[in-house]
Amino acid sequence: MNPSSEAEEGGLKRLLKWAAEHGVEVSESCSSLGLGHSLGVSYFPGAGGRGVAALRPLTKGDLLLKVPKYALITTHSLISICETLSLALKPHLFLSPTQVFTVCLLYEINKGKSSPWHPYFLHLPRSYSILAAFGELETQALQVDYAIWAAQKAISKAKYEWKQASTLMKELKLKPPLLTFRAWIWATGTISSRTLHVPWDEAGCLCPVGDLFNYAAPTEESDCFEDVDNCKNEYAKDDLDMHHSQRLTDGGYEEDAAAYCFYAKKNYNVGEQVLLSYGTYTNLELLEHYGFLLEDNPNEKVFIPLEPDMHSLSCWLKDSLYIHQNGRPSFAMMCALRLWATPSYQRKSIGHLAYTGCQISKDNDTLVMKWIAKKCDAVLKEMPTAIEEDKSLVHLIDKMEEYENPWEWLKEAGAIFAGEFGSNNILKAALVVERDETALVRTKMLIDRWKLAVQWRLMYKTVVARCFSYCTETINSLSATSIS
Ligand SMILES: C[S@@+](CC[C@H](N)C(=O)[O-])C[C@H]1O[C@@H](n2cnc3c(N)ncnc32)[C@H](O)[C@@H]1O
Repeated sequence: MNPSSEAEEGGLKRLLKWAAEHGVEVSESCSSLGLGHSLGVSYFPGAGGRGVAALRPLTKGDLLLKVPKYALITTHSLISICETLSLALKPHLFLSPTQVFTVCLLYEINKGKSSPWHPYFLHLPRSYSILAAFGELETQALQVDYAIWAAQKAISKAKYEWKQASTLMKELKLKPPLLTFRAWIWATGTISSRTLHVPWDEAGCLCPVGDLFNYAAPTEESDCFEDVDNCKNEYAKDDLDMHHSQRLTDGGYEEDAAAYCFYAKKNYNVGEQVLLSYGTYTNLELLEHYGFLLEDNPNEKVFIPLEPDMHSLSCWLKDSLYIHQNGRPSFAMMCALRLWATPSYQRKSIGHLAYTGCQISKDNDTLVMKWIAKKCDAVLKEMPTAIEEDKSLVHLIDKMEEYENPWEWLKEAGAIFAGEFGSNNILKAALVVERDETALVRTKMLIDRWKLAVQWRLMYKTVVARCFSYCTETINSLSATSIS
């Protein structure tokens, strides 16, 4: 949503007024869209869209916003205002806390203007691009098996949960549009991308105004885990995890204050976007839970297919054998492959070196690097499209904004990329839908999700290509030092 439109700006003002009446510490101020004198709602293209801006210089640790417990939306707060809901839930105890919260949210939406949360609901996004909202075309556009599998799993999980909750929703007499899978996905997206952790409910809470902060990834101040040579033992990983949890302190529910409190995690200049760390996520996880990606994600992990004995020979978990965003194999991946490349009769005597992250020998490292480089090359060659093709596709999708008539764009794009995706061509699918406004909005949403899928696979391939270069350079430097 771009708040430049008057209607949207008006809606936001009403939301802030409503929030103030509900005890959220906001006040009308110098800015027409102000949250007190410190923060304002602003639009940040390419960085989350609508978000929160600093209206004055902010210092790391400053309290930014306080949302009292009674303004938070939780399963409990929705049940406590409605006996019908509370009674209807009793025979459905098998539903998970998130399913129950989803039903309660849809039930509250069903009340329309009579819900005390109506002004808050009005400002929620109309759709989400989380993996569970993906169709077959976007799913296949991910191209990489484990990403396709993650999308398929998210979709089938959502379908299963929706079917399970359908009886309860019918008993609650929700209006037909709110009983649909589309409505369920919307509510799932709202909960997945906007809830914050609270200690008393696994499903979390919706936090009016507090959910306007966009995301910044927690970064590694210490590069320890990036550098396989400097990272000598497993404890380093535990240290790193501890480090992470200590840094995720920019927002939390505080019992003493009976409020959700948000703090500045760094210093901000006037006009800068104030960001929160929702957690440590790879791009696939961001896509799954929040429906967006970060071009520069320090927590990115890219997986390539490994031989079964690379996993079985070492005690590392599968998830720890990955490639970092900068193209370097993870500490665990190096350890596992060094062990794998050691002749079996030597594994017992010198295998401990592999576990400590040390090089076993130059020949061993050369073998490992050659194996990874060859695998990366094969992975890239097996992809249906090349990096350059994906880049031009993203560029073309971005150009859509420049067209007054999106159907013209669809025609042109269809001509350029027709055939590339065979009979599953997303553009063909989009072109055949009815040419009315609703179809146009749906097509745009489909294209947004498709773009995310193409961006994801492009980032995947970029990291694999970086890894190929890293391994090739390492092989060269290993052979140069052997000669000298
Ligand atoms: C808690 S909401 C943040 C406020 C949201 N922008 C809004 O307009 O309501 C989280 C959603 O914002 C978007 N978002 C947050 N951080 C982002 C980022 N760094 N880049 C792109 N989108 C982001 C994603 O759509 C995500 O699901």
